[in-house]
Amino acid sequence: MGVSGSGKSTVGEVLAEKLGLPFLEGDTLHPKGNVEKMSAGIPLSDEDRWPWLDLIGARLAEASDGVVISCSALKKTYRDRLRQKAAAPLFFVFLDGSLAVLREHMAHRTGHFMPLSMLDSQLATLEPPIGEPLVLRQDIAVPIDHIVETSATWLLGSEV
Ligand SMILES: Nc1ncnc2c1ncn2[C@@H]1O[C@H](COP(=O)(O)OP(=O)(O)O)[C@@H](O)[C@H]1O
Ligand SMILES: O=C(O)[C@H](O)[C@@H](O)[C@H](O)[C@H](O)COP(=O)(O)O
Repeated sequence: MGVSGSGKSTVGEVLAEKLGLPFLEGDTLHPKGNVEKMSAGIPLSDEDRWPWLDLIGARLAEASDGVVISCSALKKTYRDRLRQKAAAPLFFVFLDGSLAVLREHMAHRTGHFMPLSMLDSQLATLEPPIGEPLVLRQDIAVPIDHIVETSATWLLGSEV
């Protein structure tokens, strides 16, 4: 989880491979209208996000053997909805970093629908999951491999 450009897709894919689990890119489940809105630089509303979160929840509900999903999950209510749906305890790797690092990530990314101008609203919407159960905060200023390595160690070592 994390705002746009925090590294969800990149970290998620490598982490899934390391854990031997399937990876699902959450953005692929956004309804067309949501993608059009974001492409036009208009932030999504709760109403826009619920159907999308429920599609992700449905995938979590059937993933009793485990799955890694990239999903912004910006608010606590969104995360709680996903927790309710999941077939197994749901772990969140929170990719957290400064506006400067996020800008740099997004500026280097090509062919993506999300404009840089959306970062402010993404950060304004974000409710950091600090204090919630099964959350690991990761500083995105460190290399991807290190984030993956420490996340995998945390996940494999966690007892629930
Ligand atoms: N820890 C990191 N260090 C350096 N570059 C990163 C890091 N995490 C992500 N990136 C790069 O930043 C860009 C955005 O990452 P991405 O995975 O698409 O983010 P998100 O899915 O959260 O929008 C990509 O070009 C990616 O390679
Ligand atoms: O909840 C949201 O506002 C969106 O899910 C957003 O956070 C997400 O970041 C976009 O789908 C863009 O995709 P990237 O995260 O890959 O930039």
